Amino acid sequence: MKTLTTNVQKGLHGELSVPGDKSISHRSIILGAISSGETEITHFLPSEDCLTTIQAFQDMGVNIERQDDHVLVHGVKMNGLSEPQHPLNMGNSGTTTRLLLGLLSGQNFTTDLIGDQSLSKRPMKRVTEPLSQLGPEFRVTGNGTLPITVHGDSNLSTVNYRLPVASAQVKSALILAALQADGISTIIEKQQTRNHTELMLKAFGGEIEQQGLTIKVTGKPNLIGQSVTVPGDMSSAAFFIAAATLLPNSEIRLKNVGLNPTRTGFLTILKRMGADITIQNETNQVEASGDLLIRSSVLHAICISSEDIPNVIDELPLITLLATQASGTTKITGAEELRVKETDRIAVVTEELIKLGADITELPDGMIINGATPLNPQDTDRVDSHGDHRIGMMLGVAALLIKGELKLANESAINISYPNFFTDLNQLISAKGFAAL
Ligand SMILES: O=C(O)C1=C[C@@H](OP(=O)(O)O)[C@@H](O)[C@H](O)C1
Ligand SMILES: C=C(OP(=O)(O)O)C(=O)O
Repeated sequence: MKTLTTNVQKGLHGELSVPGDKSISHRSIILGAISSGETEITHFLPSEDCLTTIQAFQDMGVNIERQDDHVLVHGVKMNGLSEPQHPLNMGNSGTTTRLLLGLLSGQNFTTDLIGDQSLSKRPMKRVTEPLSQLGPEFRVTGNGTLPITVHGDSNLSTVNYRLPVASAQVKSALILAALQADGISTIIEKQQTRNHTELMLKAFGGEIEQQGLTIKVTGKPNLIGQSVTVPGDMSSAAFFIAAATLLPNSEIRLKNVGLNPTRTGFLTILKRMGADITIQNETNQVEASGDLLIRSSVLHAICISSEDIPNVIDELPLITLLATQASGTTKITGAEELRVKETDRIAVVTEELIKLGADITELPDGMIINGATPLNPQDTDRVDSHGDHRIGMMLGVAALLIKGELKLANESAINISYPNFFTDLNQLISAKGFAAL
């Protein structure tokens, strides 16, 4: 149980570099492992989910050295992975599981994948069904969830598949399988989702083309290890962007945050709500990045619908909190995917913010939020992450606004994506005066 910092009146100040992007960190290990030569990764995210990916590849015989956020992967090429001696433990990581299901589809061995309680409830048929079309066989439990056994097929056929769900994980699983087939595969997205796999694959020498929602991948490329610098994670930066926006007298700068256009929906939505965010020092290597300057502002309600969702999928719990502080009625729809994340994020966000006095009604695919409501504990001084890192950190931001005491149960969930979250937050709380900008 963690006692949260509450009643912050002087706002947030100073500057901070947020940890590396989780999606890009996972992919740097995967592509590094299946390339020839060495891949050197700088500003890797050393959180539980990304360490799960490292461990899985070490269990398949890949030599990976790590010192804090610096990682060296000694690539073994596509055919150099070896059969693990025990089930691969996916922990809490949906990304590791789904991307590995794609990669293991073309391997000449059998692998068992297991995961924690939360991950073992999440849907995996969305990847095993399309992947089966290429040739591998999957033994999946009745509900289409982990544990799963993959009988890889080293002779994969190409695939032509239209995704029924907007998911970068499903898309990436298919790309990783298609890389092992002879010929060109076509994958058509339902909506544009984060394209980190495509960008990194190109940088490693792969042949992949995107036109609109259609992606064409050429199999059997000669991938060569690269130096990867991981930009700061927009989904982690989002917590400080929200806190600085909500707390009067704040002015912070977040340095080197990833600005890939498939990940900046949170900035767009916040600006639509009236937030004061300026981008500075933008650069574009493989991935775009830049600094963000955020000042407090007064927010108003907006409507968020299905076309907005893929680009802000992980920030929606936080957007719900922001909406409780915005004047008017915010409606979020088309977000049914939130129900199959680490928790049912529609139900859990509603339950926890109502404990603080928010006015939120659940919809099957979203929420209606009436604002602005002062947040204060109603009948309990305890909120709960329910084991979901993003819920835990969102509640850490909510606490800054309340008077009185608030405790967070299951706070260790934040280690999944941001082990130093509370240390970094406290740094911005205790920084004196305005940032030297
Ligand atoms: O590909 C990725 O790295 C991710 C894709 C998203 O999941 P879906 O593909 O299930 O939408 C996102 O929620 C997750 O945090 C990371
Ligand atoms: C949904 C998330 O991750 P994953 O699917 O990798 O568990 C997340 O980080 O919010």
